[in-house]
Amino acid sequence: MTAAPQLVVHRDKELMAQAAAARLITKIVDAQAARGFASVVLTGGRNGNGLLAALSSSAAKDAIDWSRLDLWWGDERFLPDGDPERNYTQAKEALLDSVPLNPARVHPMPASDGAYEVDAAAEMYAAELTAAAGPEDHGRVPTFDVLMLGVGPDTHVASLFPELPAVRESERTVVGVHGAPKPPPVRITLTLPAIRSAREVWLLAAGEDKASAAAIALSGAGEVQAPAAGAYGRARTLWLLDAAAASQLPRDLYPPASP
Ligand SMILES: O=C(O)[C@H](O)[C@@H](O)[C@H](O)[C@H](O)COP(=O)(O)O
Repeated sequence: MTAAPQLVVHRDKELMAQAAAARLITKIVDAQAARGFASVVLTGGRNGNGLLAALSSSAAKDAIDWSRLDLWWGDERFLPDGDPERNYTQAKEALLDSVPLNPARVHPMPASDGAYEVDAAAEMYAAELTAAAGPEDHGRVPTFDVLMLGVGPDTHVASLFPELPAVRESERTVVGVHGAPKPPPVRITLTLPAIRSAREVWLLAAGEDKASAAAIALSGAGEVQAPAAGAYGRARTLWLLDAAAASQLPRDLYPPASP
């Protein structure tokens, strides 16, 4: 049984991005102090990229030893390398190109102009995750310190869309997605078992268009109908919202908003 999700509600999406970035910096610095490195899974979309942009403009980012940070992705749009719509491209523009990462520790998901079609590319990424897992990890993926997920208006997370096969996957850690309702239709995604291996899962939801999704996912919906409801961490599940996205939450779930 997992602990109940924690909710933090910020005044607006700009403050949510800034506060989430500060929270991530602290989490990375603490992990590096405790274990010598940190492992983070990034998400695409406006909220995910907004957090990266906020982190990029934070003076505190220099507290991170970027050479000892492992970066993975929760999903990727299966497009050619360098395509502006790829989550990796957008993350590079928002932050990655401006910090001294160790390229060997940055793990983008395969692009469509590589050697593999999408299902084989997913298998390659699964193998990369397994190769990075150590004896102290839980099985076939590294123990991610933080795995971030933007929440879609239909409650999708990563590229796990309601009722599609990928959200039902219970064995594989990475799968190809065909016919995604959010373009592009072909994607690669971590599955719920892989997501649940993270110590902490942070769900990012800002904007009026996320209010219904947040309320559905936090009110007991099933994970096949509402994939965000199935995204939880081993130690912590944290929803980071703005007031607009929290506006339809049941009152007993709605914590006091930050100032
Ligand atoms: O490839 C993607 O599009 C993302 O990984 C996707 O899961 C995103 O995080 C959500 O759709 C929320 O996106 P917004 O924050 O833009 O609403």
